[in-house]
Amino acid sequence: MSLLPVSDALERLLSRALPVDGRESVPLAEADGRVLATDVSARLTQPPFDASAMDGYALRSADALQPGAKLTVIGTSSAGHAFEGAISESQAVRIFTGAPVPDGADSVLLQEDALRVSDEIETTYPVRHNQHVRPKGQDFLDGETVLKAGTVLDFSRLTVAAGMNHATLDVWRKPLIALLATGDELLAPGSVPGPAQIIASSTFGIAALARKAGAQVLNLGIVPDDRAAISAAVARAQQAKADVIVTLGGASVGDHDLVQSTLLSVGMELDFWRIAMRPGKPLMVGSLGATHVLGLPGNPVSSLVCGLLFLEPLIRKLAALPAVARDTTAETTVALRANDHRQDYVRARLHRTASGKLTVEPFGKQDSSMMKIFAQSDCLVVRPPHAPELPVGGQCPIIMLRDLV
Ligand SMILES: Nc1nc2c(c(=O)[nH]1)N[C@H]1C(S)=C(S)[C@@H](COP(=O)(O)OP(=O)(O)OC[C@H]3O[C@@H](n4cnc5c(N)ncnc54)[C@H](O)[C@@H]3O)O[C@H]1N2
Ligand code: MOO
Repeated sequence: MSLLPVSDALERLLSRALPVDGRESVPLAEADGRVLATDVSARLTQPPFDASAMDGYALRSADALQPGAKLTVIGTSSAGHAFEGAISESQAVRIFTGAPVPDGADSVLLQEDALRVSDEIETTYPVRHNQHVRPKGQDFLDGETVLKAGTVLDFSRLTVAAGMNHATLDVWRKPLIALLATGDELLAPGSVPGPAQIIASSTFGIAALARKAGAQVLNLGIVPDDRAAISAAVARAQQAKADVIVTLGGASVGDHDLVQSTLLSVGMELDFWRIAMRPGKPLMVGSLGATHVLGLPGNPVSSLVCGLLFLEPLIRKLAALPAVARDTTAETTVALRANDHRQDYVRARLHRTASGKLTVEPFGKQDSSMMKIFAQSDCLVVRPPHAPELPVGGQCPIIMLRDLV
């Protein structure tokens, strides 16, 4: 049986995936992580007036080029409350950060550089023209395009969007991922399992991964190993206009592995099945009309590894988000044996030494049903097909599962 190399499989999957069409307007508070569908221009000029950058005194620099100048304080300008008049020769206005600089003034003297007695100040430091003044429009001008379509919104971009006076933003809609777990043995968490039953777990990991990747998730629940039930769930996914149908389990060759044959019977076009990887060999990819179909293997670690390697990049491409770079290298603390023809993703712990070096320690047992070890892992060590033995201290490629704390 020939197995497709991982890189070919990913390329084939992504080559057919186009960013979803369809945009929506979302309030700023819900826009973090979303992708702008349009350019965003300023609806006002910022700052809207020449503003003070410091607490101090607004004055004419010509009056105070040298220390020792004496000026009369004729009023106050604070943020939100402008001084209405204008200042003339030898006059100053008490001013606070963010307040409009009064007409006639061109500079601000720090209050630390003034001696004040009653309504008089004496300067103790030379004043330069325009010092501590933020000119009107220094940040952006009314009508200026600040954020381009395709920008991924985050904390700094949301801030400038709000500053430009946008309460909502037009973003691309999230791809919709319909998720269904198959298997007569499966029960929802919190149930009391019978003698041959287990808890359906990977749904929760895949849903979390999909949401984090930028998708909206429609959970179709647990479906028995029954063609009619699987077809009905697939029909629900199609009615909901899912961009991707993700199945969990039933992907292999057993008598109860009905996912592929059922999908074929309702019109799925099979792109490929079975990948040269461990875990995750039975991964299946196809399309049902415009809907992508991803059949993930049932073993929880296999589902999650395939989710990370295939579903996340697919979602990000559909969502017009850039790919996540999770790969780096680390030094192995254990000799790694020579690999066979399947690319291996070895669950491992990662350490950072005092000198900042990353070292990796694979778990001894790697069965793809073992959720506990996967939860304790920080990374996957990638062992390419036919990789030779790697001695202790050798550098190996790794995929980070989460940030190292
Ligand atoms: N004769 C062969 N048998 C198997 C092969 C093969 O090539 N030839 N491949 C093996 C590999 S590798 C994998 S991986 C599994 C995957 O098979 P399926 O996708 O058909 O998965 P199931 O049989 O449905 O389930 C496998 C295992 O995982 C449990 N499971 C299923 N769904 C869930 C879920 N949502 N949450 C938690 N656990 C789940 C299920 O109870 C089984 O224990 O096939 C090998 N067999
Ligand atoms: O490929 Mo399976 O996922 O080895 O257990």
